[in-house]
Amino acid sequence: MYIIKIGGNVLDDPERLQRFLIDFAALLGPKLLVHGGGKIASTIGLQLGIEPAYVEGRRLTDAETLKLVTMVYAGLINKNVVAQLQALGCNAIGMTGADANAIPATKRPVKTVDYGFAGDIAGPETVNANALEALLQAGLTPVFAPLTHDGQGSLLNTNADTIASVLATALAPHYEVKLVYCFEKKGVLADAEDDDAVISHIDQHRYSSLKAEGVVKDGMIPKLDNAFAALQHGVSAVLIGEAEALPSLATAQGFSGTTITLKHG
Ligand SMILES: Nc1ncnc2c1ncn2[C@@H]1O[C@H](COP(=O)(O)OP(=O)(O)O)[C@@H](O)[C@H]1O
Ligand SMILES: CC(=O)N[C@@H](CCC(=O)OP(=O)(O)O)C(=O)O
Repeated sequence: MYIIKIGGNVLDDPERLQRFLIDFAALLGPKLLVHGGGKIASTIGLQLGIEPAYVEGRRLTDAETLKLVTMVYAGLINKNVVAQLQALGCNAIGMTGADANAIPATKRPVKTVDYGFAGDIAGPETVNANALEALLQAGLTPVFAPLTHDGQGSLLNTNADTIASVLATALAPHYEVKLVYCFEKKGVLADAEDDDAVISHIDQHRYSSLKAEGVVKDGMIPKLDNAFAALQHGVSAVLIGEAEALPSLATAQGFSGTTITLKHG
């Protein structure tokens, strides 16, 4: 099965998003979509007088920001993506981690930084894989917003790349899972300024040097950490590429993005 993550810079572009959803709807077999939306949340937050705040690239989710991301991720983005998929003949069902107790989490403990209502997922074993399997077997396509819950009535904000990796790992004992991170660039780039400098293959060894050289930075670090975590826990394949490359992933032919493996070769 496919688990596809779509990033915020594509969600923010209605034409690119529509093209991506057409390709997603056309994928055969069981599939699941995880969306981000950090960029849209920040834009709408500013309109409402909520300044986005980050520490080392991670959003601080205070009580007002939690309300904002709940409205934007679980409401605006999730329901529009579901409606667009329905129009394309894909029977999508919108989900957060609270729905069907799909992804329980715990509020990140305060150490040096208080991230507020940020949810950490203990591990793939906490995911309600049986409920997801039931949805998939009923022919439904779950569409996940990047929210989890603490089991005590509070939603929590969780990075969408992490949700995709954890769901992929949780479903790996049930399906052969291919995890695909789609975003606005052609793949992991050797030069962030050169959109065509795609690194076709990254293993753990190469990743260490790319990080040390500063070639891989910012949001690409958690994305790759999540990619390797998935491979270490039974996910069959992880690919990173641009949203437009999605059709080539099904056939693995002419794929122009980055393939992630644990070891070389
Ligand atoms: N070597 C690299 N290749 C491609 N992108 C990189 C690289 N290093 C850092 N980045 C940054 O990582 C970002 C992707 O991470 P993120 O914003 O979290 O993605 P998403 O939109 O999927 O949530 C890119 O937009 C880019 O700015
Ligand atoms: C806790 C945390 O980092 N949550 C993320 C969830 C959204 C997200 O991951 O969106 P992209 O995939 O578009 O970046 C945030 O609020 O920014």
